[in-house]
Amino acid sequence: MTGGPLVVLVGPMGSGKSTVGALLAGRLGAAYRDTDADIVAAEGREISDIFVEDGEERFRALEREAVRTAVAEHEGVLALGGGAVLDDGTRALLAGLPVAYLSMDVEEAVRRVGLGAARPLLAVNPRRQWRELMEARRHLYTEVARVVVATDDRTPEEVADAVLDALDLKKET
Ligand SMILES: Nc1ncnc2c1ncn2[C@@H]1O[C@H](COP(=O)(O)OP(=O)(O)O)[C@@H](O)[C@H]1O
Ligand SMILES: O=C(O)C1=C[C@@H](OP(=O)(O)O)[C@@H](O)[C@H](O)C1
Ligand SMILES: [Mg+2]
Repeated sequence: MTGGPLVVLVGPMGSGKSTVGALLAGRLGAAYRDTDADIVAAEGREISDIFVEDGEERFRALEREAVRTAVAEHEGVLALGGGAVLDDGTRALLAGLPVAYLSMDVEEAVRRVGLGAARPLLAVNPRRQWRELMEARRHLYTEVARVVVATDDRTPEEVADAVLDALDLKKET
């Protein structure tokens, strides 16, 4: 049993969980961990290949076990994948943890990820697809979060500072 993660980041793809997570770890002098990277390492294949070969349901089960392991043994900053909150079991694992929801509006999402071929979820009609995705997920991000930090018009450094302030965590000087 450990003290658990210092910060857990949730939020939609492109909200900056991985970028801000690494910065936060630097500020806190703590280790950074990303469950997507844990899954890729354990499976020896890319996330997109797991989706295509085994389907989303299987990916969410792998993700749940990755979150279970990470929250049990990681004492630093933990970033989750954008869809992790869709799974009931994963949400249950987050109860009581210092979870920060990185939010952004639709225009910011389209600017950051909407035009990238690497995000097929948003490839056809980015604005409409983003709104649909957020309608299904927004309440789940809010449900698991202790604090919500808006990332629109903020640099990753500013977002990291806002997370530290919101969770009342001390910065390394
Ligand atoms: N606050 C920000 N302002 C502008 N661009 C950002 C910000 N945070 C992240 N990005 C950019 O958005 C993209 C997705 O960031 P990433 O950290 O991978 O998000 P996530 O892990 O939430 O999907 C990257 O190109 C990153 O450089
Ligand atoms: O939103 C989603 O369903 C997903 C987000 C991705 O993580 P990021 O949010 O870090 O891009 C990754 O876990 C997978 O492609 C599914
Ligand atoms: Mg990420």
